[in-house]
Amino acid sequence: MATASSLVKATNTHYCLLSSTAMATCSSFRPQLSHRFRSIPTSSFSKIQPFSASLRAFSAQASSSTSKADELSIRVGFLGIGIMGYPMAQNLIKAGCDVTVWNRTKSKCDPLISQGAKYKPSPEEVTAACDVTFSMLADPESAVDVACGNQGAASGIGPGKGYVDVSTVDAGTSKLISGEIKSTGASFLEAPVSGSKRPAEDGQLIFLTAGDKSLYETVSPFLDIMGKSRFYLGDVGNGAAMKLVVNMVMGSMMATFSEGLLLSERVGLDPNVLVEVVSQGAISAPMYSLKGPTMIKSQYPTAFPLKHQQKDLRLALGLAESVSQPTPIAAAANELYKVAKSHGLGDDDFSAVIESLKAKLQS
Ligand SMILES: NC(=O)C1=CN([C@@H]2O[C@H](COP(=O)(O)OP(=O)(O)OC[C@H]3O[C@@H](n4cnc5c(N)ncnc54)[C@H](OP(=O)(O)O)[C@@H]3O)[C@@H](O)[C@H]2O)C=CC1
Ligand SMILES: O=CCCC(=O)O
Repeated sequence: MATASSLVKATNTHYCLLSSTAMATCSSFRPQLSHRFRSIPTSSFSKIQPFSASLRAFSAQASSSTSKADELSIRVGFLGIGIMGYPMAQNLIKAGCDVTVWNRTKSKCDPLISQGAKYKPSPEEVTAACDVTFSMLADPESAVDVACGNQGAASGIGPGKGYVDVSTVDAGTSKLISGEIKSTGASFLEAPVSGSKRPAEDGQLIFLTAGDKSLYETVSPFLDIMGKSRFYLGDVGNGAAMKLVVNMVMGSMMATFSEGLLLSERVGLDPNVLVEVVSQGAISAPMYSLKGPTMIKSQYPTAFPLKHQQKDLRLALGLAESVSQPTPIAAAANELYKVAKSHGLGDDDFSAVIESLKAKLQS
């Protein structure tokens, strides 16, 4: 496992998480993107590639040096303009990228079109018109449909192009999509994100990537516009698995935090004080400080829809099952999210899971 001591500063703004053999060479790594997709020079990366086999993981901090509009003449597609897709595509547009958007519900594209985005009426036409296409879809079913279905992304893509799926799906789904995309001669990268609506708006997402390394290198400047860091984790499936593990932990944390808020209130404590106490101690987490105050008021403004958190727990439990790893806490949490969903809270923020612990919902 890489440790903090292997975090080396490679340039003013880049950090590499490297094995000790790679550390010395990393200092000359500086990704640049100054040509269109088909003619991207790989020489910029030659210093780091010989060491790729010895990397346990590679991460880098976002760099503003690669976000100049004149360096970003690659035609970028974006499929799925929802809570996350909208701000991610918007940040690409703001950075001066040539962006073409598509969404099942076309009206969600309209504000982006007025900000300079182009529009195509199908995923197939987006991938045909663009060099690299990102997709941010709800779940495995929609991700497969948009990538592989009728007029899907795979129909318009081909050699020299790339497809980057940033949706949260399971490894099997990601491999299926990868297979369809790569059978056309195109490249594939999975790149699910950690971070919610606000980090997406602020360009502060964390990308968990896996798949074609050359595509990872090509799209890194775009990841750096949308995010604050990126991890390259190897084979397709590893990014999906990492994302599911992270969200499994998050879903369980939110469920137990909900129990704590309600218990504190039941025994006559002020839950606002609980939030303050938690924020100062070893279990402090931004999520508790951000969501606690609204949860106490029974308000759940949606950043991360509860239905997606339940989907992620379901997929994480499937992952655990596949390797016979016991996950009883996550399994219990999943039941709470299912209860909340069955009471019509699927489109509320996932913090609405607290409602499933209130007496009125349990009767
Ligand atoms: N919100 C968050 O905090 C985060 C979400 N994620 C993940 O990112 C993904 C997107 O999340 P988010 O933006 O919040 O979700 P939304 O529900 O806001 O957006 C979902 C997107 O998927 C599209 N979609 C759904 N079903 C279909 C379908 N059958 N065919 C075509 N398009 C479809 C929607 O289109 P339409 O507008 O027409 O419904 C919309 O563009 C999910 O996988 C989620 O787990 C990851 C990190 C954080
Ligand atoms: O998948 C959603 C993640 C939300 C977050 O990381 O805050």
